[in-house]
Amino acid sequence: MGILSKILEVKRREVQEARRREPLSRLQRRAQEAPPARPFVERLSAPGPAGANVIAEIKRASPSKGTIRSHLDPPSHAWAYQRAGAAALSVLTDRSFFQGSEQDLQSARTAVSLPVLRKDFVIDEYQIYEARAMGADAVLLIVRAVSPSFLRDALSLCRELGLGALVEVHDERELETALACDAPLVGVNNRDLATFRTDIQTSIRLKTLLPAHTPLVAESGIGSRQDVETLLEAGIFNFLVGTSLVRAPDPERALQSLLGTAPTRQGI
Ligand SMILES: O=P(O)(O)OC[C@@H](O)[C@@H](O)c1c[nH]c2ccccc12
Repeated sequence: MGILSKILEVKRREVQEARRREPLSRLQRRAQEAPPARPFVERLSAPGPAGANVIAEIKRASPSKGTIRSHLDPPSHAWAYQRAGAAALSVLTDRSFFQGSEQDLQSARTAVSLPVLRKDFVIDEYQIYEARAMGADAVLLIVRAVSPSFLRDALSLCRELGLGALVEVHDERELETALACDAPLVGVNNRDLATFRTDIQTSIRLKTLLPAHTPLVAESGIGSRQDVETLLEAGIFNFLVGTSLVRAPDPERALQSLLGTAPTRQGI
């Protein structure tokens, strides 16, 4: 069994348990009372001042890398990312495979004014209300994890709740589905979930098939200014970066170098 199907099986159980703990009607009430969502998709529709928008991720561990950084403090990372000029944050909330949590998202969001993407495996509308209730401004929807009809319904629920959505694809067929469902923002995951290999050419290849008005986010495997420049040359200006920023001894500086805004040492 592939890693994604394993994750989805666990996720289905977790959602059932969550529903038992808090019925949908109560969760919906909490979602309504949440602070208003910060604009996410809008923020990524044109390049920011540095010419590139980075969605900077907070991720403790992953199935492909194991522990990425022990003793990660989400508010300090969020703050460093904001200081360096991040366009948005992405926070893993999956506990079983990524060691994330709802608290990670909340504490990171409270520390900054950036919009925050809830990074999880959404397979049920319950999780979309959950996202809004915990204060998320957008959710990730992975085409491979759901049916086209669920994707369509999930996108309309997001619109209703004022939540942004990042629709993730990995190949041409999934991209076709995302576009047929009117995805407002398409993420191309450069990581092949079967082999865990990343190749930024995946984003470049799929970019040519995207209508000009739909912004693309290149996801995964972006570790250097050179990667960013290669993608910029292909007309891609949104980047979702996790591992290389989380692992950096100085995340602020690491993000500045990706953005090409790191202060240069002078007079030496
Ligand atoms: O750590 P990286 O290689 O910079 O990748 C970040 C992000 O793209 C990755 O965390 C990711 C992309 N899609 C996902 C779906 C679920 C969990 C995680 C992900």
